[in-house]
Amino acid sequence: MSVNGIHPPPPADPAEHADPAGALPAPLTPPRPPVDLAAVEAHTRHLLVLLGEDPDREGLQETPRRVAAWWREFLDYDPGRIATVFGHEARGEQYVLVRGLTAWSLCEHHLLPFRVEAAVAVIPHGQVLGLSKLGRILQLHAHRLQLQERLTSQVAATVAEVCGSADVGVWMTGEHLCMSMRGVRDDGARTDTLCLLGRLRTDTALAERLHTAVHAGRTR
Ligand SMILES: Nc1nc2c(ncn2[C@@H]2O[C@H](COP(=O)(O)OP(=O)(O)OP(=O)(O)O)[C@@H](O)[C@H]2O)c(=O)[nH]1
Ligand SMILES: [Zn+2]
Repeated sequence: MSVNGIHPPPPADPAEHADPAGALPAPLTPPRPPVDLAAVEAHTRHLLVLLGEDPDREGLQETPRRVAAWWREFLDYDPGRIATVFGHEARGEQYVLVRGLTAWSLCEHHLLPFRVEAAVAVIPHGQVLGLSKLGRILQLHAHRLQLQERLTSQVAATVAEVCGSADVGVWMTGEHLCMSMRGVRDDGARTDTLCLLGRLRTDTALAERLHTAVHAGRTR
């Protein structure tokens, strides 16, 4: 079974849990059918009525169609090719760190957006991944109803899988509109999440070096 063309990580192996450096299997969200444009359009029209609006007034006539198109654009997103790798002789003595990746996702509790800035580090073992693919992997997992924690671990697991390296770290800082425009209305709150796999979990000096490098370029 594949999700958007990529294969999910293998099923959890109990032996992995005994090894603190083992790659954690990511809890992938189950595959879902494509967005049904006609049904979403009809329900959006009904929602407008429930919200006390007249869906036939000039400004709203096209809104159900646009909303359905937006859900399709978001949920049926195609990240393109995510797994171009190049042979490279490095075997553990080098790291690759890409900072400043950004993506929009949707909080699964309120269906409100959250924006993340992410950094991904990999210690290559015989091959390297095309740099842009790290951003594509982030987009792939962001285009779902998400939790920031799950997004972080899914990106780490997919990067590990396509790089053929268990030594991966993902740092993420998120701004959740459900915390800023509603609810607690905490405009300044930022959420940091981190997933370290393999050597990045056990080599604390390396993890600290990377952490410093990640935050040296922080923009938000
Ligand atoms: N851990 C985690 N929590 C999230 C994320 N996105 C939203 N939440 C939280 O999900 C929680 C839902 O809490 P509930 O009490 O069920 O809902 P609510 O009454 O709307 O909560 P408030 O947001 O506090 O108004 C809130 O605390 C949100 O801040 C996320 O990515 N990770
Ligand atoms: Zn929310």
